[in-house]
Amino acid sequence: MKIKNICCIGAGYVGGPTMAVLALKNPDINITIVDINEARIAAWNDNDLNNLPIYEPGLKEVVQEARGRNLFFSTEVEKAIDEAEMIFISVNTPTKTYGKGKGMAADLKYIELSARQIAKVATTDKIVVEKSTLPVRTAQAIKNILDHTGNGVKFQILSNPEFLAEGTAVQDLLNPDRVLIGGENSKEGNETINALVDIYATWIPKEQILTTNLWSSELSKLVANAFLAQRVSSINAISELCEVTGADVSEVSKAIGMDSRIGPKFLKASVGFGGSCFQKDILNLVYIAKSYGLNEVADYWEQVIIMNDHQKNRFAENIVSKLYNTVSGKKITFLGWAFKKDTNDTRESAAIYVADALLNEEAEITVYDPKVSEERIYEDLDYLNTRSPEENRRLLKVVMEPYHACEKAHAVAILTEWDEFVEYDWENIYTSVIKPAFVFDGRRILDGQFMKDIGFQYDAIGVSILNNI
Ligand SMILES: NC(=O)C1=CN([C@@H]2O[C@H](COP(=O)(O)OP(=O)(O)OC[C@H]3O[C@@H](n4cnc5c(N)ncnc54)[C@H](O)[C@@H]3O)[C@@H](O)[C@H]2O)C=CC1
Ligand SMILES: O=C(O)[C@H]1O[C@H](OP(=O)(O)OP(=O)(O)OC[C@H]2O[C@@H](n3ccc(=O)[nH]c3=O)[C@H](O)[C@@H]2O)[C@H](O)[C@@H](O)[C@@H]1O
Repeated sequence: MKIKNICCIGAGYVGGPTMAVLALKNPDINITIVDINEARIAAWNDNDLNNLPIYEPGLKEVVQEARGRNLFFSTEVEKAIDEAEMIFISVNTPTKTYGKGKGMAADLKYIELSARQIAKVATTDKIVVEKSTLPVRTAQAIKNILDHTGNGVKFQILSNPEFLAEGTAVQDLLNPDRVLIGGENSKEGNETINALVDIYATWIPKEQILTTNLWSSELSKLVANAFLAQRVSSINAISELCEVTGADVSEVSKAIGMDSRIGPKFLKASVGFGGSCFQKDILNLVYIAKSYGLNEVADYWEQVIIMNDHQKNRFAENIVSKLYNTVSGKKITFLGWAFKKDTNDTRESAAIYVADALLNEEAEITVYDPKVSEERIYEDLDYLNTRSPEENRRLLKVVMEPYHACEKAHAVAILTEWDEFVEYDWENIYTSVIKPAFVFDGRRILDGQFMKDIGFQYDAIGVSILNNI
C-alpha cells in the first residue's frame, strides 16, 4: 500500500515539526497540515520564516525546503481529509477542566471532534493515525465513532505516539531512538502498519521502528513520560536532601549516572519540570489506574506530581526566607519564563507558579525571556485566576533587555536554563542590583564560586546552605 496524500489535523508543537520532517524525507508524498486556528496557519504560511508559530532550532530550514513543494498548511480541514489516504490526528489533549475526571483525565473532545469530522467527510477508505498522546484504549472509541457514523467506508486505526522533546524537536525527529507503531493484529492491520513503517523507513533504520499492538503503543507513550518525569522528581527530592546535608546534587547526579544501569540523562535537578505533557500524562495515568481500581499504582505515580509541586513551592519559599522573610514591594527579576531552554513554549512552566507564589507575597516581578512574548506571560498568569489581570500587570513587568531587567533588583532568579544567561557580564549586573545581591539559581547553570567571588549571595537548587554562608 503506497501512500500519496497525508492530512494532519492539528498544526501545533507536534503536528508542525513532525509533518515538516516527514515531508522533507518523503518528497513524493503530499502532506497538508490543517488547523481551525487561522492565525496559526497564517503564521506557518508567513513568508518571513522568523514568524513561524513555533520556535525550534532547525525548523525554519526544514519548512523552507518542504513548504510549497509537498508540505502545505491550510484551514480547509474537510478538503484535506477528503484527499488523504492517511490522516494523522495531532490535536491537543489537555487535562479536563470540568465534569468527571476534572483535573486528572485527558479531555478528548478535540479527538472526538476530529474523528466525527473524518467520518462525515470520508468517501474512500482511510487510515487514521493517533499522533496525539491518548489514554490507553482510545483507539476503540475512535473506531466506534468512525464505524457507526461514517459513510460505510473502511477505517484502520494506528497508534503512532510522538517522543520528540521541545527545543530539540527537529533533531529528535531526524534521529529518533525509536518510532513506535501500534496496530490491529490482523491481515489488514499488518498491511496498514507496514504502510506507515515504509514512510518512516525512508530515513530511519528498520530495527528502530517498533511495531506493537494498539494498546501497548498507547500505553507506552504515557509510561515513557511518567518514567522521565519520575527521574526528575527523584533527583529533585534528592536536591532538597543535598541542601541540608552538604552534599552537592550535581556531584550526586554524576556519581549515580555513571552507573550504566542508571545512566546520566534526566538527572538535572531543577525548579521543577514543566511543559504541556509530563503533568498531564501522569495525571492521566493516575486516573486510568484509579478507574481500574488500582489505587496503589495510582498513588505511586501521583507522588511524582506531588514532589514536583513541592519543588516549585520550596523555590519560592526559599526566596522569601532568604530576603529576610519579606518580598513585599521588592523587585525580583526572573531570567527565563519558558519551561526549558530553546523553546517559546511556556505551558506549565515552573516560572508561572513561582511568580504566582511571590506575587501572593506582594513581590514586584520583572521578567526577561529571550523567546517568550509579554502577551504570553500575562496570559499564563491570568489563566491561574489568582488575581485580576490589572493586578497582574501592575505587579509584574516584562522587559526585553536582560541588563535593564536586573537593574535595582533585590534578587535575580533563574527559572530557565537559557545558554545566554551563563554568558552575561555578572560583574556588571552586580553593580546595578540592590545589596546584598541575591541570585537564586533554579537551574544550577552558574559557577557558584565565581558568583560568590563577585559578591553575590548565590543560592542554587541542590547546593548546601552550609557552603553558602
Ligand atoms: N508538545 C510536545 O512536545 C508533545 C506533545 N505530544 C502530544 O501531541 C498532542 C498535540 O500537542 P501539541 O502539538 O503540543 O498541541 P498544540 O496545542 O500545540 O496543537 C494542537 C492544535 O490542534 C488544533 N486543533 C484542535 N482541534 C482541532 C480540530 N478539530 N480541527 C483542526 N485543528 C484542531 C489546535 O487549534 C492546535 O493548533 C497532544 O496530545 C500532546 O500530548 C506528544 C509529544 C510531544
Ligand atoms: O510528550 C511530550 O510532550 C514530550 O515530553 C517530554 O519533552 P518536553 O516536555 O518537550 O521536554 P523535556 O526535555 O522532557 O523537559 C521537560 C521538563 O523537565 C525538566 N527537566 C528535564 C530533564 C532534567 O534532567 N531535569 C529537568 O528539570 C525540563 O527543564 C522541563 O521543564 C519528553 O522528553 C518527550 O519525549 C515527550 O515526547
